[in-house]
Amino acid sequence: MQTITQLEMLRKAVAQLRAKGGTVALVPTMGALHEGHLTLVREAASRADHVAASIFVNPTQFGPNEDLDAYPRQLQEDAEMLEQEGTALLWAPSVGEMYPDGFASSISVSGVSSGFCGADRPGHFDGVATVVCKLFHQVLPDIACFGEKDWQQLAVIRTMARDLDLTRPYARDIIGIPTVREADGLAMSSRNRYLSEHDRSAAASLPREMREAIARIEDGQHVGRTLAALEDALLGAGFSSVDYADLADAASLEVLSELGDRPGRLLVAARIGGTRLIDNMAVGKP
Ligand SMILES: Nc1ncnc2c1ncn2[C@@H]1O[C@H](COP(=O)(O)OP(=O)(O)OP(=O)(O)O)[C@@H](O)[C@H]1O
Ligand SMILES: CC(C)(CO)[C@@H](O)C(=O)[O-]
Ligand code: BAL
Repeated sequence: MQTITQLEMLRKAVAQLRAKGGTVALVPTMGALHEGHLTLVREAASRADHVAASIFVNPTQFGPNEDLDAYPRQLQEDAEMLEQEGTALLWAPSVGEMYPDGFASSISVSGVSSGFCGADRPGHFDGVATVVCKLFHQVLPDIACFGEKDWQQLAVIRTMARDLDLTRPYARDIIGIPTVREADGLAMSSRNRYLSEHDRSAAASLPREMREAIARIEDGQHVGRTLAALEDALLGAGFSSVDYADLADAASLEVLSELGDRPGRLLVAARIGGTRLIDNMAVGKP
């Protein structure tokens, strides 16, 4: 596997990969890899001939009081894991390589970006959309794989790719991969490592209470009261605050006050011991 840090070298490596023939899948990440990321890599490998991964802790998607500096960075260890998975190429640019002096552009996707994490983290999805668009142009993949753990991010990227005609000739398929979970149900996330032992154990109440709420909603119980009970249960289990706990249309992300005929999604962001965790699950028809 080649680890590449400069755009000029990347262009050569992409051309070499293309010369071999076959398709290329891109797996964008911020590193600190775990089994969730490796599942994306394996799914990418099952759908394309070559896998290119990227590791870039993107400063423009972090707010001023967020964890950009604390975000775990372990390039060497990550590169070894990717190599073992048979990844062809690792793109790991510096901030200066991605955003040279004078960089002045931004992509903003309205609608799906506005609620949930977009409301709590102003500018976050502009940062995500802009860097993902750049990654698509840099690597020119046939497909790109993203985790359903970041459900709203997936919706933002799909919307951008459709609106900006990124779906052809490259990144023609944006593939969503189901959330990989720990044995107790907690969604794997690089940020889980911030949790103390006590908070890590309490965090398992998030998926458990979400499943409970979904069973009630599917059983026809009142959505607003069920979500209020979910918030209370999380606060009782040790979470310090709940940023949002909403039922939404799975595709448009429009908030729903009752479950209709179309697939729904329960989306939650909650804080425990200073760490913000997100999760989402299907509600109603798949
Ligand atoms: N548990 C998971 N299951 C499936 N995909 C995942 C999981 N965790 C992350 N991903 C996906 O991996 C890609 C890279 O995500 P990222 O590097 O931000 O990891 P993360 O664990 O989500 O980190 P963070 O804690 O910052 O949210 C994204 O497409 C993300 O949705
Ligand atoms: C898609 C992404 C790599 C863009 O920086 C990031 O938001 C992530 O890791 O989910
Ligand atoms: N996985 C989402 C990236 C972020 O929280 O910034």
